[in-house]
Amino acid sequence: MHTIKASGSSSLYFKYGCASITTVNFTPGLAGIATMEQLRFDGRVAVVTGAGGGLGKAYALLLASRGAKVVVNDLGGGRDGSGKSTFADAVVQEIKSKGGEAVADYNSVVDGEKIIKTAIDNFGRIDIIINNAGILRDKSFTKMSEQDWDLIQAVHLKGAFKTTHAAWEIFRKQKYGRVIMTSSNAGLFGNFGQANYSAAKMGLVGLANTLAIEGAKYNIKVNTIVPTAASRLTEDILPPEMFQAMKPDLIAPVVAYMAHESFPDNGSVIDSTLGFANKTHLVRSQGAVLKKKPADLVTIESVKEAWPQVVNMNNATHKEKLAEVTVELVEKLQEFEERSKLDSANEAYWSTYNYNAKDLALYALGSRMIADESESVPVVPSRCVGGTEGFSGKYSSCQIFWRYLTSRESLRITQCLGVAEHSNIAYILHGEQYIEFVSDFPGTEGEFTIRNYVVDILDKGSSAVAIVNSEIFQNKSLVLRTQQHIFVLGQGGFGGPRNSNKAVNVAAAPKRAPDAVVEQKTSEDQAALYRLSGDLNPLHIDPNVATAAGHLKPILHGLASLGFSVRHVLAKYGGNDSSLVKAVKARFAKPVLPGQTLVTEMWVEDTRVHFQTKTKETGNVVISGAFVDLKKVVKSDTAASAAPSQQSSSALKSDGLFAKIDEQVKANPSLAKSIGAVFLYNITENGKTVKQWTLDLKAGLVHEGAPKSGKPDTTMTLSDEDLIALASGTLNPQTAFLKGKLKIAGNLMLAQKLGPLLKSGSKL
Ligand SMILES: CCCCCCC[C@@H](O)CC(=O)SCCNC(=O)CCNC(=O)[C@H](O)C(C)(C)COP(=O)(O)OP(=O)(O)OC[C@H]1O[C@@H](n2cnc3c(N)ncnc32)[C@H](O)[C@@H]1OP(=O)(O)O
Repeated sequence: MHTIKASGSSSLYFKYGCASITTVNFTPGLAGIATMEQLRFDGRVAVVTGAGGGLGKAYALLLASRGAKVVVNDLGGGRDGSGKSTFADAVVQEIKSKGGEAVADYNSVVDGEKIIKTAIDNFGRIDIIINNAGILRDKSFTKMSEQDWDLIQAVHLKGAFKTTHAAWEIFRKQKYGRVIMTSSNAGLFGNFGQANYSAAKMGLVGLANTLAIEGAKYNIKVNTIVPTAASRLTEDILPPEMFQAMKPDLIAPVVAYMAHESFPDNGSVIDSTLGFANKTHLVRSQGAVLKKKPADLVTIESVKEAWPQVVNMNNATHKEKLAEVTVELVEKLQEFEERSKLDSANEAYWSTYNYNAKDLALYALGSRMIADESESVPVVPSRCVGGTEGFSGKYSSCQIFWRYLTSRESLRITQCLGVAEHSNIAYILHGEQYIEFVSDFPGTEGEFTIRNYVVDILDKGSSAVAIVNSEIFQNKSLVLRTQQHIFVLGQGGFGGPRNSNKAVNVAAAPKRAPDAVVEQKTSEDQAALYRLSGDLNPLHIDPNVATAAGHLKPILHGLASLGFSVRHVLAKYGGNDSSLVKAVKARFAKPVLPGQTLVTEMWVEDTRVHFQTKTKETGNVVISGAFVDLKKVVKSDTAASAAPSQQSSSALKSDGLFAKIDEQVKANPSLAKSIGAVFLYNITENGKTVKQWTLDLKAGLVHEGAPKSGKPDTTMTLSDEDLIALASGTLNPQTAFLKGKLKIAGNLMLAQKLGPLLKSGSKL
């Protein structure tokens, strides 16, 4: 090793860093502020084949300038190998004129042993072989003769074999050797008119792969360069400007480094041109078992069915060794057998899903964990996108199932339910969702393996409900259980069971005013953003599909709305810490339109936070019977500042009142019956109806929304403050009516009769 000691100021050091190291003037021995190590080849002997010009010449000159003794091999002649020349002598002269050592060699590479002999005879050893010699015989395959084929194989493939083989035993004995094969992008990618050359060039990669393995324990490293340079081979092929720029000198340092004793790689394929280098390697898809059960036969049809997964390169991996390929295959087949045993009672479908930070960020964006598309850092809670505790991390695992559902399983479910065509997907609604976190997810990226199976298909009269369970594994341990209720409109009436004991049930919220309320507006593009997480159901994006299914416009994904609400719960009672979530359950009671404001009402009971979500614009309950089970409750008043804004509307106060009225109606059925009328309350805010309540005293029912059957006997329009005042007796209905505060359509007397009932139910 030769060391350059640089001295002087730091700016001098910087200058060295920029300058070509071979032209730097230095003062050996001076105390320096930095030490730069020059990569040297002193004592090494290198053979460079095809070194009379172009790349080979550049390699030879550079190695010699760094102390190597070089055998400059060149058969000479044109690029098709014809003719003779003295190019090698000229290169040797140039090396010698600069004080280096070199010898010319005019043997053909197919007599590689003679070239190695030149090295031994002249310099007594051999350390480096750069198999660079090559010729072209380009012809379209149809015109290619056997001679064209053989000649190219002989020079490139056999030549590299012969030359390397002749030195191999020496390398083994001295426990040192560096071999560079020269491949080509024509081999890696194919190129019209170069079938012979492409085959030889890819053959060299294979040769290098095996020699890298065989030589490893003798410190013999075999790597491959894929150069694209201006040379005799390319001079009338490349455009002149590019030919000028593609100087072999820009590639020579890459190859010289690959030939150096400090080069770390073995078996690498390095592409270089124009002062740029990169590595190429093969990757393999995750592949697929070509049958469903171990006992099944592999048929052409089963191959066809599995094909999309066979060629899906999304999670493709590189294997360093053949053994890794075998191990992976054996593991996959064993896993298939194990799953089959597990699934013998239950027809389950397995899938894998890889997620990374980008997926989490997309989920966060789709469920407005990030306040604005332009923000790269999520506002609430900030660690969601990055950390192991991230709720988005946990939650996006549901997307695994979703993504899966939109392909193979959805087909199966739709078939199960008798939905003939996939285009009917608009009639398939997300009915309910249960998520149970069994353990924390590690990190922001990973792979999940998911077992999905249909547990029941219910007949709800006009509609059907499929209940689908999923178990999600990471590194073979269960991290998550989910259950989906998939509501299929118009597919009931097939005589199936109405209920299932395998369903995780929703839970009614306590009948009191909510303990906390948080509201947040969704954006007009909420569904468009959310679908980027993988649920590409056109119902959420295509107005034609949405209106055909009876919606005003594309509706929001159920899981997007749920994402908002669970985050509201976490903001209020989970300290914004998603790792506190044990389980989530929700029913999607009504569709949400993107742009609507979600209002989440919460009730805390021990470590369970019940919640329901309404849309502010309509007052409709869109998520009902929902709850989040927490490991512990962390009350946070400040969380709302980071989370969506606190509910400002007074309209929600009426909920508590009607819950009380409901209690009263049930406690006083005879009083309710004696009034015997149906009252509709339009609760207004700034003159706009934000909510409706029905007091159906005929049926003894109090519920949100318009009367379920028939017309109301009396409709009252009032703000909820007025309603509360009315109920608490501080506002007389008749006076209110006369003062124009209370608008009543229908029977005023009947409305007045409500007084006692409202009063008795007014203790909020
Ligand atoms: C194959 C691939 C799968 C793909 C999955 C979907 C992919 C996603 O992209 C889809 C979505 O995200 S859709 C968006 C989110 N979901 C929604 O908007 C649905 C909103 N809900 C509704 O419209 C009604 O509740 C509605 C229409 C669902 C039901 O209303 P009604 O028909 O009026 O029902 P009702 O008369 O009240 O009750 C009938 C019986 O059904 C049960 N039920 C009601 N709502 C349910 C729901 N949401 N989930 C499950 N069951 C539900 C009732 O309990 C009743 O049964 P029973 O009489 O036995 O008690």
